[in-house]
Amino acid sequence: MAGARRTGLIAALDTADIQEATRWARAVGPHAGAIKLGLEFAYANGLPAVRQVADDAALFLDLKLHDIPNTVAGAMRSLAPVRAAMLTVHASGGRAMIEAARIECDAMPVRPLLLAVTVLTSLDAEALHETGIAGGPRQQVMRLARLALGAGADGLVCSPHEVTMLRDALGAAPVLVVPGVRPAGVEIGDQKRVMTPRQAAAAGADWIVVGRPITRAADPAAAAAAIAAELA
Ligand SMILES: O=C(O)c1cc(=O)[nH]c(=O)n1[C@@H]1O[C@H](COP(=O)(O)O)[C@@H](O)[C@H]1O
Repeated sequence: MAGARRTGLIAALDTADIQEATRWARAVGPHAGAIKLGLEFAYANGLPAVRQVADDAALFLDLKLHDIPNTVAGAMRSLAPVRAAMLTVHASGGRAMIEAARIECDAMPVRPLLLAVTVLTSLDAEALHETGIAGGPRQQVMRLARLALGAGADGLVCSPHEVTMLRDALGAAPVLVVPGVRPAGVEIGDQKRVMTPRQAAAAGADWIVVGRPITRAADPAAAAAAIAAELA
């Protein structure tokens, strides 16, 4: 199953600087299936700027909504004009919150994929334990994955370490979007559950999300091209 799947690259453009984001978007555009803008960019520049930087690229707007259902529903309605291809909520916001988000996605003129973030890739078992979750990332990812998909999410954000487990349990249908990806030899930084692009693709990811290994490279276009080549 994983062998037949084509894994795409999403370039995460984490900056508050609109010129920098525009430059990166143009540089990586030919090599990435989508660009991701998130909290840093959207808070600094607002939603019209998000739309402007994305231009005609597929846009993953990653705002990781996590609030009561009514508030999340309202936030989703505010996101409709951005025409994102993918939007995120935290799966730990619970069933009613995810259901509310799904209803709003269905009402958008351009229907985005609703992705539920399971356990952040920056958390290891110890950090997760400190939040009161004893079972470790794999168990928690599985629990949240079933909850989120049952509540109407189209896909999941998880680390590469859980992809095989999720594919085995849930099959080919859920869209698996996978950050925590580092080409061999590249600085890992704050990520904890990490694999290389090739390993994440072999496990069955639909998309890998890569930020700093591209944006902090001397030549972001070349870095994105090299990652895309590793996926091919
Ligand atoms: O939702 C996400 O995209 C996300 C979830 C997660 O668990 N871990 C994670 O790193 N991300 C995002 O993926 C990107 C990873 O960036 P780099 O660590 O620089 O490659 C960042 O924009 C994060 O916000």
